[in-house]
Amino acid sequence: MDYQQIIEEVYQEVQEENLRGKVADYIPELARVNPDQFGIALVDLKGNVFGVGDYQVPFSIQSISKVHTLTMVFHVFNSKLFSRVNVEPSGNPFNSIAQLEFEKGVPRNPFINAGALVITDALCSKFEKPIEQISDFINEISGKNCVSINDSVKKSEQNHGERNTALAYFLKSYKNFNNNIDEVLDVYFSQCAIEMNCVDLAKSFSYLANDGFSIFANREILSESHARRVNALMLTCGFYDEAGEFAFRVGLPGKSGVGGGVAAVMPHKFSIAVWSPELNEKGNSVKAIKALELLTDKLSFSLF
Ligand SMILES: NC(=O)CC[C@H](N)C(=O)O
Repeated sequence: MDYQQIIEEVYQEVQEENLRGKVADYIPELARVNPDQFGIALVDLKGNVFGVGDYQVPFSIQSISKVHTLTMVFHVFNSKLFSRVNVEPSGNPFNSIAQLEFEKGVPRNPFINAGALVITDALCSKFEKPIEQISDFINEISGKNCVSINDSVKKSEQNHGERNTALAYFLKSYKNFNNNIDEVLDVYFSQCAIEMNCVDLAKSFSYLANDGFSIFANREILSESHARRVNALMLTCGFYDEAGEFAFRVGLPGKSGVGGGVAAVMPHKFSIAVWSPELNEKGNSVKAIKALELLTDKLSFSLF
């Protein structure tokens, strides 16, 4: 399979479609990003890297980091955390408050903001220096010191963090939050402000294509059964209220972020990261979704 040729074709075809969306503008740092950037990096299970376009330009991974933090506490999640976070698609926007009240403070899944805040709270209970340890973990599974936290993005997230703060207080009112709210939010905003390029991001997802074993860290990151469950969660919940559409069009487990990135895996074959900042109304990258749809069409495989 000539992956390089295929991703170049995909890149070309997406560019020709001239798709447009809207760059996230809830903070100035994201609003200022050049909207025309577009990159794809695919990493196979031998560690070969294929790339096209702006695949080496670092970008804000935002909610894609929710997969990394979930992985770090998955063993806790599997035993105790299931009582604190459900595993159902939300069918609602990622930052919905209404749903959290309706469901009595137990978020629908770990990938909407409320669920991710519970995961970060659990992470704060387990790790002494959570921000450093999240960065160390992602560096380890990417095989390289590639993570940087963009301080001005983090500060802006904090300054515009009313909704996430409200979600955290809401969770606390239902006794589903154990640590100091400001401390947990500080970690949460830091993970949102992580910057990486497509190559390193794809590498950091490689263990999910490889039954939990990272060839870059050279160790088992998750057991095979846990890796399968994280993939199931990505497939059903990774794109918020567009998860069904992504499964329908692409058919791979994946996770998006409002920075315009999408990371996805084809189990037993490869991991891939696609980035382009313009988003659709659900907060997912227009070009990245199109690129993955074309890719699975050309390869004629997906999970299904
Ligand atoms: N979907 C996203 O990427 C959302 C991340 C954003 N920083 C938030 O917490 O709302």
